[in-house]
Amino acid sequence: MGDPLLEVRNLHVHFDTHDGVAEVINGIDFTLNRGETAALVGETGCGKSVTVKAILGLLPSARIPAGEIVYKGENVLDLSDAQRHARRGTDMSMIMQDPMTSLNPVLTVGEQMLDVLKWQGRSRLSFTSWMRDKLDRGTNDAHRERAIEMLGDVEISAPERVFESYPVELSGGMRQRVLIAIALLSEPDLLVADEPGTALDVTTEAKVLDLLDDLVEERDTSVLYITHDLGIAREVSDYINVMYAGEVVEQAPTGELFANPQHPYTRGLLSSIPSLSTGIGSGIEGHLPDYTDPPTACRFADRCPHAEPECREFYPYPRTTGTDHTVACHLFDGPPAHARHAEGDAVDVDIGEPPWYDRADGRHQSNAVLGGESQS
Ligand SMILES: Nc1ncnc2c1ncn2[C@@H]1O[C@H](COP(=O)(O)OP(=O)(O)OP(=O)(O)O)[C@@H](O)[C@H]1O
Ligand code: NI
Repeated sequence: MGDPLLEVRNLHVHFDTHDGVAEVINGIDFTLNRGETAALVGETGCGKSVTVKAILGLLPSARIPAGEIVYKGENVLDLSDAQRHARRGTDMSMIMQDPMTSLNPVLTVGEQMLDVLKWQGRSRLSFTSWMRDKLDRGTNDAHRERAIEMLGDVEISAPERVFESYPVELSGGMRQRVLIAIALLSEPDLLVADEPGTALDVTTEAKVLDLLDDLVEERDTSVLYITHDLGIAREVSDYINVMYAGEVVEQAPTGELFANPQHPYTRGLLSSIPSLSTGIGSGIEGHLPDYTDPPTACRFADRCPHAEPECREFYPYPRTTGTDHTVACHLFDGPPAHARHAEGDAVDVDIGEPPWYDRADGRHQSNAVLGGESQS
């Protein structure tokens, strides 16, 4: 067991929409240990960004009817906006999906970096401290030096020039490096990276991800990594949480998840990674349910090749199937992973064994043979 930095417990997030209440996040649980990288993986619209925005306190229009977000032992949902804002500046940083919208186009890279250094950790603007900073050349020079050093750390070859540049003057890869530099400037304990490579071409993406990996390793930063790509999650993370339609359907350490994928959705995601599949059965048919009228039992049942009538009737509470491995599917037996499901409201149903079950060693065939599944 690691040392938890962030624990999300039974989190629910709802939005009021003109079609009714959208129950987007439906009771998710996961833990990020200090010094580790945990991934949230799932297809577009499954609620990854909503989850991280809830953690960072960036969801003014949402309702959080239940749940806890425990950061360093304290439920941040109990804090005031000002307190959360203060923590966001120092403790938590974020790298967004699209570097163009998260950089301010009218400020130079340097101005944006100096802003971070000046205002980190300050919840409210104080005119006297602002004046003091303006007048304090020593501080400004030190901040400038620190910012340029950080640009060097993200392997930007002409840091002084980039410091003076506007975002529009930089390539996509450079902008993403600048964002990483800005995110790491405040030396956060938690870095949230929401698909940091998506806007880039594959080669640049790989370089940026490698760089990020090295930087957080050196600094012992804990990372919550958001991606739709299980292959990327495998490269960057120690622990993977697979999300489907606002629920965590499977979670395990990365090695275990790939050695022993259990949830039909996880297996579907795996089979859509070209390098890991035999080419048969790529991807998963169908689409996400409507969040204003979601299935009450298994949210994946309509797309699941193994669904039985019981799956549409009884909620598949997450169960523990191995060391640190949980899966929310009736194909598997195991004690409820969360105490709230142990009380008796969780119905155990028997829909048989997973069709890919390998009796010989009591485990499940690895993803290497996933493609064969759709043939048999
Ligand atoms: N402010 C909001 N009001 C209403 N619905 C919202 C709001 N924000 C997000 N949603 C809905 O929540 C669902 C999950 O969105 P989210 O952005 O978390 O998906 P995601 O998993 O991050 O997808 P992507 O990979 O495309 O970024 C979507 O159906 C989205 O429309
Ligand atoms: Ni997103």
